[in-house]
Amino acid sequence: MTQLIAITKLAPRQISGLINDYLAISKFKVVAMLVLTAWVGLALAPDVGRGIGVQFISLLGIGLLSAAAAVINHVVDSEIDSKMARTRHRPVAKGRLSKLHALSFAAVIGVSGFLMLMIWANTLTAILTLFALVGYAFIYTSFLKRATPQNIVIGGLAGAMPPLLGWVSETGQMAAAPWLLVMIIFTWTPPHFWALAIARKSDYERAKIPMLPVTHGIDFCKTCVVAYSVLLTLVCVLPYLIGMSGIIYLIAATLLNSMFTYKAVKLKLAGNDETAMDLFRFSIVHLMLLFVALFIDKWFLI
Ligand code: HEM
Ligand SMILES: CC(C)=CCC/C(C)=C/CC/C(C)=C/COP(=O)(O)OP(=O)(O)O
Repeated sequence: MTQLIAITKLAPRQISGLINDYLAISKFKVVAMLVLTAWVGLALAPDVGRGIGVQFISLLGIGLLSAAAAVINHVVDSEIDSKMARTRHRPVAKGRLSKLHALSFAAVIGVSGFLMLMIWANTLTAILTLFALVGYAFIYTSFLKRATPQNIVIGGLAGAMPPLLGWVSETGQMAAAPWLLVMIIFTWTPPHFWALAIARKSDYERAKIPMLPVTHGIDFCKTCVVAYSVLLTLVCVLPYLIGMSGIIYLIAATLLNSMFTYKAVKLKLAGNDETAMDLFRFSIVHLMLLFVALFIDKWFLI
């Protein structure tokens, strides 16, 4: 409450700074992508006649809980973040936002998101989304990240959940099909992150975080990136094989995964930091286009 009273006394310039800080600690671009994948999960679920309004609120609830998880990550990681060049200017690491302030913000958006899911989606979606929050904000951030180079492989499951969450928000039940979409993001996450970790290895060394390039060397990490990009290519065929998606999706997935694997092999054979960052940036475009293709294939090209 005191935080809220203090906010009402801020000048417009300070308010826009505060909004920017809130967006930064929410990892809003990552959350936007998570919501896109949840939306596609929702759109591919059997039509149960829910209105657009409740669908929108369900996605908002998933987005708010994801953002709350990201804020907790900023609080738990503030010491680590202050040691790394990429993250040292973050609001909590820099001290612009206190931990209490950030946690209060996480509580407000997290509780709002949870209630939205309980009221306008269903209990199963609310509980599963809460599991994903705990998986990312506590199991990955507080424990796995500091404990094992497999941190992002195991922790990646939390970030891969949104298509299932979107699907279950429609049907109220688990099904096998959305797990294929989860598997796609699950196999996409290691090359997505390791490409960045290769380019930012010195950051992780300084912060003493056991990321794969630090513990096993850049060359081994590059081999893992290639292996996962081949695995990703295979997993992406599954929605077509079970008849969940059609030929348009298959063509888009094949083109995107060929490019992904090409960039991964290029990184392995003659890569430097720039090649690694090129793959990292492409991984984001790749996942976005892949999920847009799933949506177009289902809704426009039957
Ligand atoms: C454990 C799993 C993951 C790890 C460790 C990870 C790691 C990262 C890191 C370190 C960044 C750079 C952030 C920065 O620029 O400061 C990033 C960016 C990004 N990630 Fe991930 N990521 C994971 C999962 C995901 C998932 C599941 C998605 C979406 C479905 C995603 C989407 C993005 C996007 C869109 C960006 C760009 C953000 C920006 O430009 O600000 N990531 N990721
Ligand atoms: C409810 C739900 C779906 C939760 C998932 C939430 C979420 C924001 C997942 C994204 C994963 C991610 C950006 C990991 C990077 O963390 P990091 O600490 O390794 O990266 P950093 O150094 O950039 O902070």
